Amino acid sequence: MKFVRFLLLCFLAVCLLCFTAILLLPRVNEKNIIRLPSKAISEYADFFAAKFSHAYGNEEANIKAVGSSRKQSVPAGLLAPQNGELNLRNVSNVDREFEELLRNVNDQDEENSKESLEGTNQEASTETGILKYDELSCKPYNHIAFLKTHKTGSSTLTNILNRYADLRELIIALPMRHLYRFGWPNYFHWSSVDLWRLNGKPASVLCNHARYRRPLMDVVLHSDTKFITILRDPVYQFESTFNYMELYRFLRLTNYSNPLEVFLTNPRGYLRNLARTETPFPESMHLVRNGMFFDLGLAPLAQDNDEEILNAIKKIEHEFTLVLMMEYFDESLVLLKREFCWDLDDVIYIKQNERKVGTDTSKKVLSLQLKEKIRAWNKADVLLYDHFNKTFWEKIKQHGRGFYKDLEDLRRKNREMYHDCVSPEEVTETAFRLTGKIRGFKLNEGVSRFNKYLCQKLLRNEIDYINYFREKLHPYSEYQKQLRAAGRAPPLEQAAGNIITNRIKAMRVRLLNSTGIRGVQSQPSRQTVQDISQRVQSAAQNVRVVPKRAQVAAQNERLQNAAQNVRVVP
Ligand SMILES: Nc1ncnc2c1ncn2[C@@H]1O[C@H](COP(=O)(O)OS(=O)(=O)O)[C@@H](OP(=O)(O)O)[C@H]1O
Repeated sequence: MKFVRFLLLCFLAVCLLCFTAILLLPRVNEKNIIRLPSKAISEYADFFAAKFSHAYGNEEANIKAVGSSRKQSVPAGLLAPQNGELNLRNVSNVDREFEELLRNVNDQDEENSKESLEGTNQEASTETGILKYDELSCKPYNHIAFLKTHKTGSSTLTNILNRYADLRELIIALPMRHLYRFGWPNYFHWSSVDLWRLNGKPASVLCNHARYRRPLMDVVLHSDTKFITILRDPVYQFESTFNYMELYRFLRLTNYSNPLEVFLTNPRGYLRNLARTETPFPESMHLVRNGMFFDLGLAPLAQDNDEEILNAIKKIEHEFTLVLMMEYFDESLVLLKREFCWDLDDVIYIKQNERKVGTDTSKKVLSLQLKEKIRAWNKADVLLYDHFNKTFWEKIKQHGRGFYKDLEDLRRKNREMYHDCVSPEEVTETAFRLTGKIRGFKLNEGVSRFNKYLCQKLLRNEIDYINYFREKLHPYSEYQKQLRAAGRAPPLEQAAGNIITNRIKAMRVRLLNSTGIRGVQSQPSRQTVQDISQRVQSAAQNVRVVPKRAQVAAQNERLQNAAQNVRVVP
């Protein structure tokens, strides 16, 4: 009896529990304490079952399932379940959900990257006319000449090119003897190049200051050399030149608090004064107007002639593969990397030649009015810069989104290298023996062993690099001997194989031919030039003598005849 009562109590307790559960569960569900996505769970179960069945041989079902997830075009009806088969309709639904989810994420990524693109550069937002760029299959291009303009970030770029030549054992053109420029401010001439270190072969890289004159540069370079240069907003390029090069000293404006402003009140007047008092004209004063165009070869007299300026711009566009922009230095380097199929590591850099703050020559704040005056005074450079600023963004547009991935990677690598290479200790330097103070760098004592070698090269300035190359490229240096022994450097020059001497001879012959002397191409020997100049002289004499003699003889004859006639007639 007791046992029956116990059973009854248990039954009542279970009923009470069930009743409470029935009452409470919907409330729990409502409060989202427990979610029971039964439909989703069953769909996932089907989906995994499909995968599972594939792993054990249901190939066809899986192909359909995968097909449904990859190709949206497969109609859902095709995946309807057959008797006894897995519920593939559900599988495809789930796949579609995944796909949908992925698409949303991708779309969102694209939206985000679009936004960031628009943020950085409005012009690069369309995808039309994208260049094909395949980093893995393209071949690095090793023949490059950099026309190094002044105060444009060009020393940083020169470090990149020096490093490229250095690490790949490329031959680089060096200025003659103890010099650091190729005869600048004169136009480039091959005689300003250290031909001995070129060992008769054209240089692969040229990257120190020079004034552009293409035909004479071609004498020392490979015929397929690509030329590049860099420009900077003329307002800041001029400010940097004027202060860093201390042009105000030559102009005797040191007593003024803002010499640049004073100079621009009457620039021609100040220059006339200078021309009267200073002989010879100080070298750096060649940059006092349109400095970038001066480096790019435009004659100062042409700087006021719009037609000549536009023609010169067209010529540069035609002859240069890339015109980089200092304000977009990183973008410029990514363009360089892609155009020449280089590695991203080739274009990492540490900013060189930056003026120190708090010195006489440091950056000055410019009023709007002064900026306008600088623009007006450097009109040719403004036209040059504006033109190439446009074409620059057009080039970037052709590279599509991959460009911005490279840009991000470059910036990240630059930060990493700076952190590892550079000592926090402040260093001040002077370049080109000028008094202007620039920021220098000291190798970080704690640099990683892995990066040390590269860091040393990254921090080497232009002058140190030239001195280093002078030793490295000395034909009889131990280094060159070893390179030659390993077949990694050309054998020592043989007279017949001296490409540069032959080019110079041919050029001279062409020059003399253009003066009208014929028949000299067949003998381009050492004697040629002397022979030709002698012939030119004697030809010139003959031109004067022969007609005279003929005239005298003819006159004599006439006189004699006349005399005879005179005698005969009486
Ligand atoms: N990467 C990068 N980005 C932006 N700016 C840079 C960069 N590298 C150099 N610079 C600035 O370029 C100026 C020095 O130019 P150069 O190296 O051409 O000078 S020089 O002609 O060789 O003396 C100098 O400008 P100023 O400081 O205004 O004089 C440098 O600060």
